[in-house]
Amino acid sequence: MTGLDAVVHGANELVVGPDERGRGLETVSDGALAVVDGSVAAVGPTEEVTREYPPENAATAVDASGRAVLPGFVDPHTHALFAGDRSDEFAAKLRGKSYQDILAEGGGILRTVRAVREADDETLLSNLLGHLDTMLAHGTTTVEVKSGYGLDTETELRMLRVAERADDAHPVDVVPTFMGAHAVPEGRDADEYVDEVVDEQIPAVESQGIAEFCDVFCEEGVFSVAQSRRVLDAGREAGLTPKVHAEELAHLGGTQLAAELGAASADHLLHATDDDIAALVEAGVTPVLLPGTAFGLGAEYADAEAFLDAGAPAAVATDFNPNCHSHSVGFALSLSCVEMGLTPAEALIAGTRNAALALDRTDGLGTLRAGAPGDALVLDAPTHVHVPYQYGTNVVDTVLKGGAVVAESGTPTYQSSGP
Ligand SMILES: N=CN[C@@H](CCC(=O)O)C(=O)O
Ligand SMILES: [Zn+2]
Repeated sequence: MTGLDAVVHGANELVVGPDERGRGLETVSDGALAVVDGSVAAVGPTEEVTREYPPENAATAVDASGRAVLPGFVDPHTHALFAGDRSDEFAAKLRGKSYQDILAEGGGILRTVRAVREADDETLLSNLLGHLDTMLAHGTTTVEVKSGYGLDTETELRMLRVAERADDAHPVDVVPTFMGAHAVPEGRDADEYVDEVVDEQIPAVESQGIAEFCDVFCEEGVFSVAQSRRVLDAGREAGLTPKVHAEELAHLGGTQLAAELGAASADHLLHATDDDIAALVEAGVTPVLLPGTAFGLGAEYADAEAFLDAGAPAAVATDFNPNCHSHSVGFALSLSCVEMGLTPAEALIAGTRNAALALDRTDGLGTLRAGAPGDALVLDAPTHVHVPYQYGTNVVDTVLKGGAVVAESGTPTYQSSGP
């Protein structure tokens, strides 16, 4: 049975999506949106939309007078499933310790691995659901979540199963990525561990059908380009689309590998060269920039404008993880503007439509065009500019997921379907 889920009307500014040029926004003033059976059925001037879809006939009517309505944020790069606390490493980094020093001492990723192996499934699930609540309150309606804190077959599978349970229980859509090659486990040789990832972990993930992407940390002192290629090739054979952590701490060649393999995305890219950028554009790989990580590491930011000028649909993500403890796409967009030179419109596209492209979603996700998922935000502010402008403040008031209100006054209100 068709149902009119929601009509949002009277918006001061309704952001439909990128304009034809791709770097500006198509907006409607005094705009409205109708969601039928979970998808956008109509978008346009309030008078036109409400004539066909009267708000009084909708399960939910939202008066957005004086406020902006945007597509829900898509966060295409997180390590949101973890246990333990690494706040002391934040303090150590402020005193000058590097991320690599911490990892070399058995801290960083390896410390989270120990905590995740010790945690039971219910603890992991409740941790993740808590993070999803915070993300939802800040406007994220789709999030990618990586494994990679197990580094053995049993724990990697456990992480992916927990991610699947969280997806079932929570309104935020969780997109699962297998990342067994996130670090070399303590006391192991990298080549020998890559054998395990290829021969044991990937076949196990394939047999359970619980991941969509396969990612690798291609980085000096972690996995070489050759080792990364082995992992991603095996992942692709198993039906997992490649993604690459590339050129984060040094320039190693992960971006060219992503281009060669036709990866969905290449992520971080702080040290990407013009040739790397050209290769991504040529291969149609979406660059994912993570300014929150550069902020936390006190590192140089990626050159976002170089990507956009070259014609790449640069996306921005939070990289939420114990080393970059920010759930907020809005904060990442603020950094994108202030530190990477994006306009508020370019930043918003990076956190919505381009972010959806980094997850290979081409169904209109990240826009409010007819046919797109009915995932929308009503801000407690008049225009999209307030997202990056009000840094440190959550300007998201109401969140609709598939046309259902799941957060109000910046607070989740959904009825959990139960883990
Ligand atoms: N760089 C590798 N992985 C994560 C950090 C994970 C961690 O430190 O726990 C990232 O993308 O930033
Ligand atoms: Zn990452």
